[in-house]
Amino acid sequence: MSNSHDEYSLKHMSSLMGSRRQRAVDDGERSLIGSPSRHSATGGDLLDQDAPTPVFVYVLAFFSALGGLLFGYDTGVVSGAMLLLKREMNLNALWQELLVSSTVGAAALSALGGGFLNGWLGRRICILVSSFVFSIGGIILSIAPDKVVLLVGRITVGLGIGIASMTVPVYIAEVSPPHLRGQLVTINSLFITGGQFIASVVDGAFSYLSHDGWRYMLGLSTVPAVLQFFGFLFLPESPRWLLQKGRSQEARQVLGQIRGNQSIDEEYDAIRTNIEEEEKEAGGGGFIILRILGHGPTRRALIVGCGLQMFQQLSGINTVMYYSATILQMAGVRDDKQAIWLAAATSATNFVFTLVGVWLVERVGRRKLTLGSLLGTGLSLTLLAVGFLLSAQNSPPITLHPVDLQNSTCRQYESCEFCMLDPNCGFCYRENGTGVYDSSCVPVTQTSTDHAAWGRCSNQTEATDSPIWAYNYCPTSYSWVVLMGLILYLAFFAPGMGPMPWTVNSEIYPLWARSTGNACSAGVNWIFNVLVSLTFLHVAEFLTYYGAFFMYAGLVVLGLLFVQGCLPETQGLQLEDIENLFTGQLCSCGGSSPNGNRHVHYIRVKGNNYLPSDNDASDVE
Ligand SMILES: O[C@H]1[C@H](O)[C@@H](O)[C@H](O)[C@@H](O)[C@H]1O
Repeated sequence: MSNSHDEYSLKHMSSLMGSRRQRAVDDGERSLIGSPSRHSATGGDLLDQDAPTPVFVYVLAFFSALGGLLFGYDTGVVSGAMLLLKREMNLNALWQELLVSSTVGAAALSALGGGFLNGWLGRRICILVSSFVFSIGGIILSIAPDKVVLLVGRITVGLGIGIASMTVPVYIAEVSPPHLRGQLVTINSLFITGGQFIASVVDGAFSYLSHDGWRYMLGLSTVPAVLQFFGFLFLPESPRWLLQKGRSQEARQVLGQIRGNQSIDEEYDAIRTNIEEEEKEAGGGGFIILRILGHGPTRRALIVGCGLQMFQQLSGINTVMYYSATILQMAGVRDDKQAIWLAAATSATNFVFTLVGVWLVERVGRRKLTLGSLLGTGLSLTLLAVGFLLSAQNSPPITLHPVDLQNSTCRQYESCEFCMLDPNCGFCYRENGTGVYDSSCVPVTQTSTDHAAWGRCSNQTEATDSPIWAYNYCPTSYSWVVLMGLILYLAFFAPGMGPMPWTVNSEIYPLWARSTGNACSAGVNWIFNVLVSLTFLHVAEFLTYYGAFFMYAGLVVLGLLFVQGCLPETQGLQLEDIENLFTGQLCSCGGSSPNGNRHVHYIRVKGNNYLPSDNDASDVE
């Protein structure tokens, strides 16, 4: 369909609608077809955009997004809790790794399984289940007597995160009016980064409580979980899911409740007709994932959705967040407590810039926001890499070679750079105004990375003349380049690549494929999250830090090409119309605009349903 043809049809239709609208207005009837906005002729104008949005939609979005808050809190809180836990429970590296990654691994599994639950039980029940699971997980964590019970608690919480991460965006998208959908779904991502920020503040506050502080850190998530559970006991199911299950009376009632005093007939008809059409098109029966893969538009939507989630994680967000404390140490922050509070500043930056995304998403659209974000993310990663490269090239030499009775690998290194890349060693040095002196590379203790196994750095004192122990980093005068890279990275990532993969995934699948599509893409997000965070230190060991960040920058360039070629704009479209954006070839999606895929459903005039083509607008497509 050519653009000029579209334009002709739309203009023509618009004038036809214009006279009809006039008649309707003359008749004192509120017409939903006639909004002269850019949404006219799509489902987007099935609701009057100028009418105030009922507060109820915001209440629904808030209670659902508590799932995002829990997702952010439980993934964020563990780093601070681990500092206390590893001392109190004497955890070795394997147990620390297990307690951190078991949650993300469990989230991957439950996100994949959540697709089935979502289709079967509905969005509301899934949100209730996830908040219940979160509450139980929080209670287990706060009373855990040993590390095994802690592991059970972390896995339980992960199961809740997985279900919430795939259900909440879908639920919000399904209850939102089209013109607010992007903003409301993005609020879920705001709650994720908000949860991460709250977690870092809680970590900071309870880090002073060295005995049992972790119980409060891990257990506090029970509060929002219980709030969400009780809230959702009183909140309705998604009208789209109800209609799909043939519960049309309930669907109509819920839609009416959500839309307040606006007329819902047109929206209701559009959803119903679409469900019928979809069922015919995609053919019933069989495994949904096979139907998705066998049907061109849904297969392409799935590729776009999973690709976005994969590139979100491949752009290294979680290593940047995780690595922020080390970056800050490089910048000269030596005190543990200060480092914890500065890490809170990092997550605050992520949160504040997600807010920018909420503001921008309905102004510039998903596509431009994602592209701009990727471009900035790539440039900031390059800056980070250059900062690490400069630090490596100017890495302080090792001047002292004490006799190493353990015969460790540490004695072979000539500069701090290689010493810090070896996980068994750390850099022990003194410094004065002009630089580093009296430096050595010595083994780290088995029990903690805070000290050397022996020698001058084995028992740290606060005395000003005592040597400094640097594990996993090197002192450098280029830390400001790295710090700038970090801040710019978050400022670019947070408004676009952070939230858009979740937002776009909640919109691009037709109803029959929505639960499964979101389950797969959320699963891909969690799987790549585990992969990237577990491999980071090994990648850094092989490629060095600058090599690792250059690699992420390269992956971002691939992401940029992918988004440029394949991500269509979904802004302002009725969910039911979005499938049409994927009818062309995969990598021509970028060329489709909402205007190029107008799809007219029903227009109700004075209570009658008819298709425009049945009447005077027969040349309208
Ligand atoms: O969208 C979120 C957000 O950007 C978080 O900061 C990040 O930790 C998650 O992995 C991601 O999925």
